[in-house]
Amino acid sequence: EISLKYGAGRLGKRQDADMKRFRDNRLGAFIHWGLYAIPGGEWNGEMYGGAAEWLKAWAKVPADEWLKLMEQWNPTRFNPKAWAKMAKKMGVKYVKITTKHHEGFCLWPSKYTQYTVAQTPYKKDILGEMVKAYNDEGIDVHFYFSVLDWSHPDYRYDIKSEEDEIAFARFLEFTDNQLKELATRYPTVKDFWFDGTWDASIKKNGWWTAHVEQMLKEMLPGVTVNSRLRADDYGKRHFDSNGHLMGDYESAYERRLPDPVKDLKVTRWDWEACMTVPENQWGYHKDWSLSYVKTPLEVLERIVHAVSMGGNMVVNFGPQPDGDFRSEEKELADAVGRWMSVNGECIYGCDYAGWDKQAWGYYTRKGKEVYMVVFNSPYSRHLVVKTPKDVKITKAVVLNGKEVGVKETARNEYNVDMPAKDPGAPFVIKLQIEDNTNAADKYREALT
Ligand SMILES: Cc1ccc([C@@H]2N[C@@H](C)[C@@H](O)[C@H]2O)cc1
Repeated sequence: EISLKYGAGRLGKRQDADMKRFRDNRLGAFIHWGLYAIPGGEWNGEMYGGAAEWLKAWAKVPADEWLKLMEQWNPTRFNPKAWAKMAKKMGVKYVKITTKHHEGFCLWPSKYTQYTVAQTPYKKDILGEMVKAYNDEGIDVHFYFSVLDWSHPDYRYDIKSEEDEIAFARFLEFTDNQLKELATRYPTVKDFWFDGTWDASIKKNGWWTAHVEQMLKEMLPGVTVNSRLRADDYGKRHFDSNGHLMGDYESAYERRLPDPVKDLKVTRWDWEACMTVPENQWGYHKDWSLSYVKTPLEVLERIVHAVSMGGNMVVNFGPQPDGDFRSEEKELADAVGRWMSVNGECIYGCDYAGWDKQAWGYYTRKGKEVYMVVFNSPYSRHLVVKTPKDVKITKAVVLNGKEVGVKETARNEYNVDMPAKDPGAPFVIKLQIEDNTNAADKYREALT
């Protein structure tokens, strides 16, 4: 291994209570809300199919013109309590809020820039209202923060001159100040999820990314930080030059998931995926007909897929400029919530089971309980299960339903019956197992 000053600060998964809480929460929601919600993907009468929160880039709008949208920021229908109730009903345990996206507009009254809610007709501290409402519902709040800031004259994509060096140093200090401001104003925040950290200017300042992680952890003991913040001494991101994960969990699975057979390496570290409901929209877009929109079942399968591989899943919502949600998102939250209210025990606090993936769906595990989450009903009417060596199945019960038959068909192979009446929707079978793995190879303690 090469020696690094700004590489991974720790090897292996964090096992403290705060990280366990992050991990056991498993299901989160993203809120992407900013000035970009106002144009909603349309500029000067032209509709852009790219991500709505990137409209400034697609339509090549100068920063000062884009930030004039602040004059229209007045979400009269914003009701933080209703937002928190919707999240609670969906069954999410945490919400990640865009405090500041690339556009540079801050949802909190930052004193380090003029581009904040305080300078809009709305005036009030929207971030503070959200943090209180979610926390009052027992929902953790995580902060999304974009280091890339299109509103700031000192941002640099690369460092090519002394002038760049001096300007970017000012920018990093500005960013430190905003992060300290967020940590001070909202001390119940549990996580910082950094974005906009891919430019050469950041990769050449790996020291700063390590400093930010350390600064936040000193200010908020237990807080978690995503791998996307981090660059090491040589500009390597997420995993350092020795291949060790930086930050507390990998955050590279954005709109994609690891393969349940080929990518089992991810089960060795903590990770969190995030997903959009249309193909690529994080911020509010007026026209969702421009891409495929995932059904609630397709969203649910991605949630289960992530947990089955030891990861978290964050489902995105892009609130409207008036502060209400579009009907598709309300219906999604409702559908996922109904399923979670019956089957949530196969998600919360669960992890990778270590059993071979089968065509009917996914396994998750919590201690001695293994869950079969069935998405595909087989013509054979049997769910094939292959258990690891020394593991036997002793019982199988449908969550919120009846026991189903289990027949051993070969060594470590079973047919688990489908429920007599096909539930007609994804369902969960809870297995009781006898796991003699440890007994077999447990050496007797030496007598001394
Ligand atoms: C190329 C690209 C850059 C940034 C993004 C941002 N990350 C997501 C979490 C959203 O915030 C999106 O704007 C997406 C794609």
